[in-house]
Amino acid sequence: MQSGPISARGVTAFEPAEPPARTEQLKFPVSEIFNSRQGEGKLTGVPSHFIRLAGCNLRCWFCDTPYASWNPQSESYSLDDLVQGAIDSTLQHVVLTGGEPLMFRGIERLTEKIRRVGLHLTIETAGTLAPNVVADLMSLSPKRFGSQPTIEKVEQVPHLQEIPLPTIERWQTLHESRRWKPQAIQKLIADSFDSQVKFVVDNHAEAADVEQAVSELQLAADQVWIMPQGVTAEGLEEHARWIRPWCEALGFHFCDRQQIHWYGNRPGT
Ligand SMILES: C[S@@+](CC[C@H](N)C(=O)[O-])C[C@H]1O[C@@H](n2cnc3c(N)ncnc32)[C@H](O)[C@@H]1O
Ligand SMILES: Nc1nc2[nH]cc(C(=O)O)c2c(=O)[nH]1
Ligand code: SF4
Ligand SMILES: [Mg+2]
Repeated sequence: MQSGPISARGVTAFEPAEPPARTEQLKFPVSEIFNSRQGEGKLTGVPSHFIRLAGCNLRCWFCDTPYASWNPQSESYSLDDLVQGAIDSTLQHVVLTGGEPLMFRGIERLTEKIRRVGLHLTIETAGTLAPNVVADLMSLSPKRFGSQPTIEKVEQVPHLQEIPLPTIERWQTLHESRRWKPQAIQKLIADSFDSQVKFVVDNHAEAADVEQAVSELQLAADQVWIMPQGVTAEGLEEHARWIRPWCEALGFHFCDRQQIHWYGNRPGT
């Protein structure tokens, strides 16, 4: 009876089996893959290959990609296919986003492999979870009270009208308990080569609250980017009138979400 695998030379080889985590083919739910220009933050304008994973542990009322959060729509891709797609794009920069990309099993291996093949990796995350990932640019967008999906807010969003009330209430509670994890944010920043922290601001109360968050995280002003809440060029411009001078006064970067100006808020851009 054979007690182990036979090598080509007929000698029994007792090589240890690869651990299951290595041989198993990891899969990820992908809502879209596209090439575009980075529209937000310090790499604005850089041609990038975007991978958007579907599914989020939060539900912000204003989410501009509900097809990756409130109503996740996805196709399954293997880790190898995602990496090969990024290589085939011929772009040097990969942006991994969602939904919440850091909530998926195997994300450590996907991110490691993207970097190991020599590509520059930006991770877009709300910073509520801190798996052992390394990014060239960790692009955090922590969620403060203003993003809460209250019934009053959700009622104002046309594409969320089908969501049943009990579902909204459940997500409001979950969102509140999950959204602010300063230790996770600090670990993600410490583990990455570079980082930026982008807050979404819709009104003056939220601006004051961001100042508190910046102080709690002990961020230098030039690590901070302020994005006006909005999914139309007109909406962003209206906010910019007061947000831009406020940023200038405090030394924060104003982040104009250029993709909205370039393309409108369209999937695949
Ligand atoms: C869709 S999220 C995906 C990554 C992660 N879930 C997060 O929130 O950072 C990508 C970026 O879009 C921003 N965003 C989403 N909806 C927005 C809106 N209505 N106005 C401004 N920024 C928005 C998020 O804050 C985040 O920086
Ligand atoms: N052009 C473009 N730039 C982006 N930067 C971050 C994005 C995101 O959705 O995470 C995004 C996006 O969806 N499109
Ligand atoms: S955390 Fe990001 S993906 Fe999730 S709902 Fe909020 S903006 Fe959308
Ligand atoms: Mg986007």
